[in-house]
Amino acid sequence: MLLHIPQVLAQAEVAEIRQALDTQGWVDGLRSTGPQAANVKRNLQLDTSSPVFAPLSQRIAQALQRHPLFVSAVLPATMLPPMFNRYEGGGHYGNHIDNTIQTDRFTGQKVRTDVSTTVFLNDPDEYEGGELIAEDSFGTHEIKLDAGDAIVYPSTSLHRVEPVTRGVRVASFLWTQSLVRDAWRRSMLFELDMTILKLRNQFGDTAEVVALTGHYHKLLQQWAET
Ligand SMILES: O=C(O)CCC(=O)C(=O)O
Ligand SMILES: [Fe+2]
Repeated sequence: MLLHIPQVLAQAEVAEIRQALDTQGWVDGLRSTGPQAANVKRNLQLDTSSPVFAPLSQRIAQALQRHPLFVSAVLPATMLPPMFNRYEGGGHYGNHIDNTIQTDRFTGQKVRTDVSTTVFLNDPDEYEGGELIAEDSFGTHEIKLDAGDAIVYPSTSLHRVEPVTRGVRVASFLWTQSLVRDAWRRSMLFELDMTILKLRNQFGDTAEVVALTGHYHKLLQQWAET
């Protein structure tokens, strides 16, 4: 399941983050990449030792963890620190699959990457190209969202970023280990949760809504790994 999560960041927050990012510490994205992806990757990334990295990264992580749609769809267990990338002058990232096991560079913890996220930090009219193209079981999807919006997709999906031929595309990207490793189970839990929410809004906490909520938690109890 690919899910568009609107307004993770308000416009004012995007502007502040962009301003902090515009000035500091971009390095070649190849530094943090394995040999296969390195063949197809041409972009810049914010150096994780830059003084602006930690506060900006924490801001993105907190905004996502506060967003009810992100929490319901991703069921986060452990999140790797959000990173920042920048594509311009034909910069792109060809087809690849993200590494399944990644090490948190600050804690040394090994994290299984179940869900990939991109938070867009430019509006679509600020640049040409730069679409995130991701495949899932239903086909190929082209994603280019408003600044402050995010897309989440299974980390097992083949994906790429098209060349940016005008302007600059800046984004934050990150990986999360989910409580529920299986993408199909996560998507079923998400649909059930959203339906229960609508029923609660329509009918209140009727006995049936409480029973369905119990069913949701029983499934989570069966499927969650902590
Ligand atoms: O820039 C993006 O939207 C995705 C970046 C990406 O796929 C990666 O860094 O692995
Ligand atoms: Fe990727």
